[in-house]
Amino acid sequence: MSLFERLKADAGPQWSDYTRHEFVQQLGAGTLPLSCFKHYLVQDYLFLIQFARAYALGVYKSPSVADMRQSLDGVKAILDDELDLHVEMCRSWGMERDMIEEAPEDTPTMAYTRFVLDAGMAGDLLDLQAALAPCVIGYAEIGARLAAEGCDTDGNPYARWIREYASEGYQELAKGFIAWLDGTAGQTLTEHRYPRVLSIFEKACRLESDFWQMGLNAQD
Ligand SMILES: Cc1ncc(C[n+]2csc(CCO)c2C)c(N)n1
Repeated sequence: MSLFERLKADAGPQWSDYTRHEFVQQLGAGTLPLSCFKHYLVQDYLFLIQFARAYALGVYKSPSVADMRQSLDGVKAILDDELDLHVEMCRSWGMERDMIEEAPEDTPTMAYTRFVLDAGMAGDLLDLQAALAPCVIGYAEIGARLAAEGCDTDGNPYARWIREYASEGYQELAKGFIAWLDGTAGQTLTEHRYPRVLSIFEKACRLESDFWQMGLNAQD
């Protein structure tokens, strides 16, 4: 069993609250109010800027060149690919990049991103990875499930988002992260340490749920 599978099983309720949140269900059904999705996506852009910093911290915390490369790939995936998805979708509603970047960070955005950065600053690479894991792997699970349920049809206004995370490229990235987590765990995880790693993972899942809820609360 991979460390990720073990964490997911032990954080069962937190994982399912996150990956099956009402926001996700409505997004899949195409019934999510656009105001909710817009607020989410602008906040997600601000979130990703901080996440790029967290991956950069991963470069710093890396014990090997191979780990440095993995972290660097995370920085690049955000700066070169994911942010563009956000800018493209925001532009279709008349919002340009500078308008997104000037938007104030909402409290759940600050809570989640600063939690991840702090977990990495205070701990080692494994602590940082445990904080990043729900985000990276959860979106792959959500995208794959919604696509398998046929939610990514052209009639769904959020099909573009679903296709992005269901894509082979993103699924591979998430698999790579699971393997990377196992690699670090093989070097530094002990049974004594496991509860602390689980606690970081669980908190990150709760913060992901709060992030969805922030989007739902933005209904006008
Ligand atoms: C709240 C929130 N959680 C997870 C992701 C997904 N995600 C975060 S970083 C990254 C790039 C690759 O590591 C991806 C896909 C998101 N966008 N927003």
